[in-house]
Amino acid sequence: MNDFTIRASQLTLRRNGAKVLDNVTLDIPAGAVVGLVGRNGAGKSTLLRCLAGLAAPDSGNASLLGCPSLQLTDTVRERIGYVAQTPDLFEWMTVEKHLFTIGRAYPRWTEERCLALAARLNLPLNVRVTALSGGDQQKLSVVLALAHDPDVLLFDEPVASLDPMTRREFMRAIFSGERATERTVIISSHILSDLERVVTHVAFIRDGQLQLVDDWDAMLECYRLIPQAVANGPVPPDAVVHYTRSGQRLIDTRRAPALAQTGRSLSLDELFVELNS
Ligand SMILES: Nc1ncnc2c1ncn2[C@@H]1O[C@H](COP(=O)(O)OP(=O)(O)OP(=O)(O)O)[C@@H](O)[C@H]1O
Repeated sequence: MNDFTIRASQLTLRRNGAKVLDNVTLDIPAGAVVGLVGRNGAGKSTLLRCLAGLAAPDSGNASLLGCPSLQLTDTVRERIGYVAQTPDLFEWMTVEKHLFTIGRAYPRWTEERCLALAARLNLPLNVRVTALSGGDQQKLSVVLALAHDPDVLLFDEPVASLDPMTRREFMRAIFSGERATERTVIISSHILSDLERVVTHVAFIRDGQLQLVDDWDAMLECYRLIPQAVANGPVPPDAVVHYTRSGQRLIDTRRAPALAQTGRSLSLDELFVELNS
């Protein structure tokens, strides 16, 4: 037994001979909301698919709620919500039929919660799925993932096609429901301004490797971008998180308190740019 709700341990996965995931280890405690960020092709979807048990790594293992991802029991599946980057929907059904058909398979699902979520996201109910816009299809998969009040949410770019108002409602919806405060969430998104409002932690992935994982408040408070030469003396090597191509350094001032006021702090958007330069 362990206290981590979502775990990846030394995951490596190859496609066409190239490492898409390279020795990824990530432990997410109950109640954490983790933003998974990285450039296109960095490996975010692949990592989420391994966690959901939809892709088998070449080595290493993943687990959700203590259960190996490749052998999820029905009891554990019922506690998970997953939104894939490309939703796999029953196109011939109406939205309402789709919601009810899937939802009723989950013991915790309620019609009331499901309809409230659909209304909140402005999702039309009496339309065939095939006639939905891309954004409305995405809303449908979000409602499908949330309506059974899951304990674990795995979201792969769930808001890419949503307008700003619906994105806001979506972010609120993640944190509504009886178990919302205990819910453990991992969400990949390129809309970093949305993420930084809701995450407790951020995991940066680059070329299949986890580059940096930390508490988001600590990143905001303690990470600073400093120039090559600083007046306050030498920079302890273990405080340097990243050397940028322009010769600057991203440092963690928890390991260099004397530099706490040196340079400048960064938004999530800026951190992303610096860590990928
Ligand atoms: N089935 C596959 N066959 C070959 N290569 C694959 C396959 N699936 C993923 N890849 C490669 O693995 C890498 C990671 O893909 P992945 O979809 O996980 O990235 P991502 O970070 O989610 O990207 P994006 O932000 O564009 O969605 C990419 O280089 C992609 O081309």
